[in-house]
Amino acid sequence: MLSDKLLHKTQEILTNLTIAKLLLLTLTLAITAIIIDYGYMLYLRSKMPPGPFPWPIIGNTFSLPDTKPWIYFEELSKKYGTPIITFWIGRNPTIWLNDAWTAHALLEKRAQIYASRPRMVVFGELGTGQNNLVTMRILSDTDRDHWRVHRKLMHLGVGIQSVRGYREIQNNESKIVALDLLREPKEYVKHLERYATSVVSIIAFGRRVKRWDDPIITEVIALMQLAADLNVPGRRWPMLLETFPFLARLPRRLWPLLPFFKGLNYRAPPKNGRGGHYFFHSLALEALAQYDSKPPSQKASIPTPYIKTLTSQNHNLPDSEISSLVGNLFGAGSDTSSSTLITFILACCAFPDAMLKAQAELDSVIGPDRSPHWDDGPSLPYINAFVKEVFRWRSVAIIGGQPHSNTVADWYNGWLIPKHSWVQGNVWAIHHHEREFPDPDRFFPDRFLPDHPYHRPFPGEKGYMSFGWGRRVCSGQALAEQGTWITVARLLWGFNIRKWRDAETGREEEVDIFGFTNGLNMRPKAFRCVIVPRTERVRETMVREGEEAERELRWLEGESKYRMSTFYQERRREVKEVPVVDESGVVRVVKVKD
Ligand code: HEM
Repeated sequence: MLSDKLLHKTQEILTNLTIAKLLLLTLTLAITAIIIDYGYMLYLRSKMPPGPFPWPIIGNTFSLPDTKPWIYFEELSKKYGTPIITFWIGRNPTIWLNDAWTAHALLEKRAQIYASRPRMVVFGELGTGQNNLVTMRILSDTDRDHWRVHRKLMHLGVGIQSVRGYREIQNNESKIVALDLLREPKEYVKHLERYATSVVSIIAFGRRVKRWDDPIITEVIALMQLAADLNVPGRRWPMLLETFPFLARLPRRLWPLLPFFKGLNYRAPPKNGRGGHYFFHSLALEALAQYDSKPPSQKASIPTPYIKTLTSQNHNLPDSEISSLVGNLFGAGSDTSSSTLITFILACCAFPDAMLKAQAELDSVIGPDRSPHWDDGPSLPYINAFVKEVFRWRSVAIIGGQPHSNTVADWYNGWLIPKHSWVQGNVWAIHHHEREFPDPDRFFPDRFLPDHPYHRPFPGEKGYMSFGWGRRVCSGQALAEQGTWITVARLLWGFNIRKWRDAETGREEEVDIFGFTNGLNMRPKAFRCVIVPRTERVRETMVREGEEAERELRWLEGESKYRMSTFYQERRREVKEVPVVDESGVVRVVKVKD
């Protein structure tokens, strides 16, 4: 009895000792790994551009402000007295470029090595990843070829060569915006969102978006704003996944229980390679069927939809990639373009002198009986400067969209930029730099006129960096610039846009030129304003032109049966029939096992 007890006790001590030893060993190994890792971080730091001192594992993550980190990085750049700084998000060094010359020197002049994207857990791995041009990384020759195919196909749709063919669509849609503003000026945000979404919908699918409450607008823009919000470097929960990437490997059923995944769409089906792309694919196939069923006379009067061009060529791309290409037009093109125009409205309210000067130029060149056209561009230097200032003053892609990444280690001014770094152009700091843009918060188009004392040297001929750099420069830049020009010129010509005035007291409501959203694509926070036609004659012209435009675009009207909000619930119910495109681009519905 006694010997049994003794034996049991001895076993217990031995077992405990083993567990204790094991724990000690694990702890020692973990501490050693952290020390080695931290030593390496500090070694890299000693060679890299300056920045705040990082902690082991978490780097500088917890010094990030909750909102608008671009202002913080601009301040850090001033503090360290250099336009290029290092900031550690977890164990990843991120390089922030805070002036135009440094951004140009790295991302333009060394474009070949800065053409990749870094590892992005939230936006890349949990999002569209290697299926989508926007997040595609270039880690091998195969990746490079894959990326080139996407870039080429994107150019086929919205490259400089193609966009001239979309001029009349943008012209007509912007005439309809003017008409909409005459009817419902208070809903200016909705009209501008409708305009931007309709243009890309016509280009992508050959179908115009007629109403501003069409779910394709509200849902896609809401999704883009959510994505843009989630993708701002910060210490908010989902961004902490960049600091602790291993968490992203946890099973999806655990996601709802963990705060890290708050706001992420853990319900979208990740299986079958369909994921979030499948919504756009279904939309695309539906649009193809609608286009194919149009009589030849109607088809001849509209540009071939991008989805038709894509599916008619044999690129062997899977469905998910075809849908990401068309989806990009919505994702990258609707929120950005409409936010830019909302910023323009804010600028008119806050800086009426610039608006009046632009109107004087338009009156002398155009007159009241027709609205401006691109052909007037050479005679409208102030309007050209005005549109540039819209892009500069409060640039929508305030941190230059997605980060770039270098495929090989690089040296700049004696500083190391390790391979695969996260390199981000801080457009806020670049466009806010007193040296290039004196009095930067003032909306002042004159600064773009070559003889003005505020005109300063700037790398690149455009004079702004709102569309990114090098080989990853925005694929839709030409389309966006063309559309913004015609809409800004037309609205300046047609309307007085000013601060909201209280009907009883007659007092004007101030607008906040710093009141912008926190997303990666920012836009002014909601504000009220007055938008009224400048004269009766101009109003009549806008009505005539707007109604003509509605008639011209009527062939493109159409509805979608899909709604993003309910799409996946419906998909989860057993689907037996799906549309597919055959080799000649014709859509057929076939039965498949779900
Ligand atoms: C005012 C409107 C727009 C702005 C300010 C804007 C800005 C940007 C920026 C800053 C980038 C990242 C560039 C870089 O990484 O260096 C980008 C990428 C991109 N944009 Fe735009 N964009 C606009 C409109 C559009 C439109 C209308 C489309 C398509 C129809 C579009 C399609 C894309 C695509 C596909 C990319 C990814 C390119 C790549 O990674 O290779 N964008 N955009």
